[in-house]
Amino acid sequence: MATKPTACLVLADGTVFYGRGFGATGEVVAELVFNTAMTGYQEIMTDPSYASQIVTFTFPHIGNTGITPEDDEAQDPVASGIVVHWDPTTPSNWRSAGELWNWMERRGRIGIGGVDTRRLTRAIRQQGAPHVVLAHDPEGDFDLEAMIAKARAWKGLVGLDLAKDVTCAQSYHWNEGSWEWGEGFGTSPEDKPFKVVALDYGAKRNILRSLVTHGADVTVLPATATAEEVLAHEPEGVFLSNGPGDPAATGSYAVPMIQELLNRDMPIFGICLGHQMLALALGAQTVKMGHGHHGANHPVRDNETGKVEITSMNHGFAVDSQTLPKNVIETHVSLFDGSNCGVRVANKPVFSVQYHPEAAPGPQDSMYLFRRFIDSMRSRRT
Ligand SMILES: NC(=O)CC[C@H](N)C(=O)O
Repeated sequence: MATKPTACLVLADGTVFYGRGFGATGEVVAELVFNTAMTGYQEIMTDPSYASQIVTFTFPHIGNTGITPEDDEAQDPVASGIVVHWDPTTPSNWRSAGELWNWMERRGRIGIGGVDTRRLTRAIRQQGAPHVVLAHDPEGDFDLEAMIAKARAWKGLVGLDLAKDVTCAQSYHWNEGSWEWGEGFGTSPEDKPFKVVALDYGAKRNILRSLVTHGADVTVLPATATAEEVLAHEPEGVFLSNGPGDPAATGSYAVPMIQELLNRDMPIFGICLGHQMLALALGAQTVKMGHGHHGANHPVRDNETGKVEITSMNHGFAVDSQTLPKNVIETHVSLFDGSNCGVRVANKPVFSVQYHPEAAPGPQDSMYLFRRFIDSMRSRRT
């Protein structure tokens, strides 16, 4: 690199990647994961499940479609930083309302460009998601020894409850549906939409929108809501959201709450962290994966139909299918590594998936799961 590097990424094993900084200045410690999606960087960065993680994109052109408020999955970017191959260029897109680097600077998120992201991704595949420090300093002053020590001292995501950090402070009502070309955001198609309580462990907006578009009226409650608080809303179904951190840590308050709901025979649908916590509540265990699954092209088999769905994924923990109790059926598996991707409870309207049927970004093959949840509530009305 001819000019002095203004950003630097240090792995706990001592590997150093130099590059050009953009966005906010400063330093951050986090887990580093690679994401293979070719589009949707804004949705990825604002997915609350990425708290305490830095994302390196395998797709080389990040930032060239700009930023639009319509694509925020949460109020602010949640990923701690990003690593890209090419520096973001001036956006060219009719929907763009701003540049990625300004948006990141205003929101305190660090980026590094000019990195050999193929080499970095190979390192992550070999060693698992590493602990790293990412620094951006326009003067290019980096204390590498201190950065390596900081990356080594960081305890990582295992045992970390982050849902409490990203959940809403107060309950709220959500009635915005999915975005349609030429129409904008929609509404529920039902005259009498199904009353759903959504537990917010770090919920992506497109999940709430997908629930509304399929016929729900959604009340969002904070992560620590009790079963009594949930039931006080008289829901016809309960949704358990995605979210960051270790499900076993977050489950300390969510699992007893879910167990109480299971005793009520209530329709329940969970996505990602919600799936993991439902599995914990049913008596299964979760494990930390190596580099996890982060992308928009992950094949998953529906064991009950034999059909393959191409899915959007973002998880670093997984349900250990060997620990599923007898009454819990493994409904979906990853065709990349055979890991568990879905469960349902025999003879109950209770199911969950490890992947993201709401896409944002990604394919929409799995939208049928929202219909299934709505139908499980519909059949109880009649
Ligand atoms: N997207 C999510 O909900 C992620 C769940 C959990 N934090 C994991 O990494 O496995």
